[in-house]
Amino acid sequence: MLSGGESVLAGFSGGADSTALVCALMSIGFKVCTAHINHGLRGADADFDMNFVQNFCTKNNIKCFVKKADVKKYAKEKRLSCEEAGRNVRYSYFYETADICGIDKIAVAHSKNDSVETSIFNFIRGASSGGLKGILPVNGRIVRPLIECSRDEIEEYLRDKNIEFVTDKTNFENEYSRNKIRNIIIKEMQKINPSLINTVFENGKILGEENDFICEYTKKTAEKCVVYQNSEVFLDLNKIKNEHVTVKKHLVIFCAQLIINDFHASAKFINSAVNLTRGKKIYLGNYGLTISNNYDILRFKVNFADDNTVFADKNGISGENKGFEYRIFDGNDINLQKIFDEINTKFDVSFVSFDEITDFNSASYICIDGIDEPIYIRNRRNGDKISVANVGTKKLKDIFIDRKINPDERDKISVVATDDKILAVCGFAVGKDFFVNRESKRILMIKT
Ligand SMILES: Nc1ncnc2c1ncn2[C@@H]1O[C@H](COP(=O)(O)OP(=O)(O)OP(=O)(O)O)[C@@H](O)[C@H]1O
Repeated sequence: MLSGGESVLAGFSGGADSTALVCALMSIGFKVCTAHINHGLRGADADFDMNFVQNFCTKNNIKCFVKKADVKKYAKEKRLSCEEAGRNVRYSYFYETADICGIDKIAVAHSKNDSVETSIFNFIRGASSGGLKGILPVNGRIVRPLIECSRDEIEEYLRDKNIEFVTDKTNFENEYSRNKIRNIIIKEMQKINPSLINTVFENGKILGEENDFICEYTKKTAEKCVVYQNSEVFLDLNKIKNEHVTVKKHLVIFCAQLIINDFHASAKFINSAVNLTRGKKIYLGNYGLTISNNYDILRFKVNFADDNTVFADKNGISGENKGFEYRIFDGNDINLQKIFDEINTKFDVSFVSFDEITDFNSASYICIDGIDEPIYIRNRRNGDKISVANVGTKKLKDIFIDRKINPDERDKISVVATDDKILAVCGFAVGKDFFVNRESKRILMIKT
């Protein structure tokens, strides 16, 4: 992880873990610099933490790099959750600082508990062994020296040495899944297995090794049976007839990952792909992925199926209104212009033909064929649900929680709905019955 004499830049938030990290590294003789990001998200609390970090470093004669960032703005621009945006900003700053200063390694203070929380979070979301292995101790220049230490041990160390640190109050709020896992789920699980943290952590290591092995084997096997061509991937099933089904499943994931960043699918979907018979195809809505079997060659394609079916959009959202509702369609052949004039200042809504669509990411496209009742653009309401391809009915609340959208932001998101059905959540999902395809006669385009 770290060799004697290497210089280290520690990500220092001021919290217990990173304070212990900085102290521990110094105590065993490493030359440490620190970097702190003020995400600008927690007002005075964030300024307090920044001051704490700066004072701590001054007192201990540590070089400290600080950056104030507008993470909210960055998240909006990049269409990311604030958590993801914060992470991007943090790591870019760490790399940038380490490069400028010629620092060898970047240390962050993830603990054993963080790793276990990640495994459990991924398990809940249906991850396979790759997602259950937890947080990597070393990932390129990033090292995690405290990964084998539990949170209790870290706190004990700080208490023993009488070291002060700051506490992020938002860690105790249970709105986000991550905190719910930490503050509620793990505590309940520990009632059944008091050494849960160690058990899951050690198990994660074994799963990680198994996963590394199978991934390596899959990569080697892919050399003889996978072809990437014009943004499509082809997997020759005849060449892997004798492989174990686990290898076949990993090959399906491998192929999808060649064309989709951060691809994850349910075990059920991967099974269906492996067992796809000739002439059949399956779709994965949230990625717009089609897998078809043409004479025992699996073909992986994004966005357009053979019949040009599109399954979902992924564009971001904005919108200034809280508590809004606009009727955009009255169920008949209406004078769209009249209605749209009223709302076009807020939303860009129009009918388009399939051929006019060039970029499925820049707007939501909804097929409203067969709908003869009024359609509204409105904000979310309690109990709203949408029927998502391959997933089934999903609460909007759960979609927003999964995507880590703050409750405040959720009210600004546009929902397209009739009186009793959600057709789309702009920027997040199109209901499975409202995907557009070449046959669609009435396609609503909504830019929010
Ligand atoms: N504001 C910050 N400034 C500097 N370093 C930070 C800051 N926040 C977090 N870090 C560093 O990143 C580590 C992980 O932080 P945290 O667990 O909050 O992030 P995460 O989003 O769960 O993890 P990751 O950033 O690896 O995805 C901390 O222990 C610390 O070393």
